[in-house]
Amino acid sequence: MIRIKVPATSANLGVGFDCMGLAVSLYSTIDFEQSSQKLIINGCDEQFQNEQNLIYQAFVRGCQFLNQPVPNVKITIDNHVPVSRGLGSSAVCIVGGLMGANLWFDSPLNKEEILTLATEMEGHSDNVAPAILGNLNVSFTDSQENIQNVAFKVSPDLFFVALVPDYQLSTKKARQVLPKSMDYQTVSYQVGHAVALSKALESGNLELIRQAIIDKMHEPFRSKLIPDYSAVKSICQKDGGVLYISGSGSTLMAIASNLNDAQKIIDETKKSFPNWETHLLSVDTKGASGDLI
Ligand SMILES: Nc1ncnc2c1ncn2[C@@H]1O[C@H](COP(=O)(O)OP(=O)(O)O)[C@@H](O)[C@H]1O
Ligand SMILES: N[C@@H](CCOP(=O)(O)O)C(=O)O
Repeated sequence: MIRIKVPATSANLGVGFDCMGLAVSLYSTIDFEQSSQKLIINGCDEQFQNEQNLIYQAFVRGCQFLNQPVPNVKITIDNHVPVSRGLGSSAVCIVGGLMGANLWFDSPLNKEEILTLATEMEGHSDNVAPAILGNLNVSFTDSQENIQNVAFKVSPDLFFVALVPDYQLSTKKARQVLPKSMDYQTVSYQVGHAVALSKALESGNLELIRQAIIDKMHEPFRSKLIPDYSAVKSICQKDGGVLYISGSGSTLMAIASNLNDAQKIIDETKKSFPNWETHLLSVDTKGASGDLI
């Protein structure tokens, strides 16, 4: 049996829309094994137990890319990444399916090739790059249509807290509210902030993060889709943290510079929103892995 383990990811980090993403210590595992039937899927909502399942679609894409017949397969998912919450569940599926197919046929593809295929499927590289490679990643598609990726080590002095609402927000819907263009002044603002943010995350300078993470490209539009955004931002700021919308939301990610502040943010959020999930996370430094069991 093949077992693929993929981390959740927090994309954008405020100012890095579609190009910056962080792998975090929340994981799903996906098992692939021979089956007598064409396809069996366990461990996910009934609505996903069919050939449209994103993991299976990625598995098929991987087989096709390798010019191999698609085998009969049983897929068993142990999912810990909440769906449509801005923690990269779709990237988990895509990376899991592609890596499953790769390992099924003895791993002819390296991680860079898997990243290119995964980006084609996801449409942007900011979740799939850290899901595959771990750490903080900044990536872009170059003039040859290859993905260029730069990895940053995030300071171990930072604590990440995922505050996960009890409501979904699909990436598709959250992309529809974005404007179609930006003026030069805003572009310049974003570039400066994004470059400064990557350095600030690396050095663990929370005060620089607090300034650099203030986004003008998607958060002002998407915050309106998350009814509790302002309330959670106030809690987070009161407790010394910095808040951004994880991916396209609905999860709000707090960054704190010590465990005490991180725990206070969790406790206060739980008090106001008892039905929300909260996760104290560290940075995943390895990315997705595959094993033959
Ligand atoms: N366990 C799963 N099985 C099948 N499909 C899944 C699973 N988890 C997520 N998906 C797919 O990913 C979609 C959610 O992706 P998206 O809206 O981008 O949100 P997220 O922020 O979670 O990535 C779901 O609608 C579904 O198509
Ligand atoms: N850059 C994308 C990131 C989507 O991340 P997800 O975790 O919400 O799927 C966007 O902002 O649309």
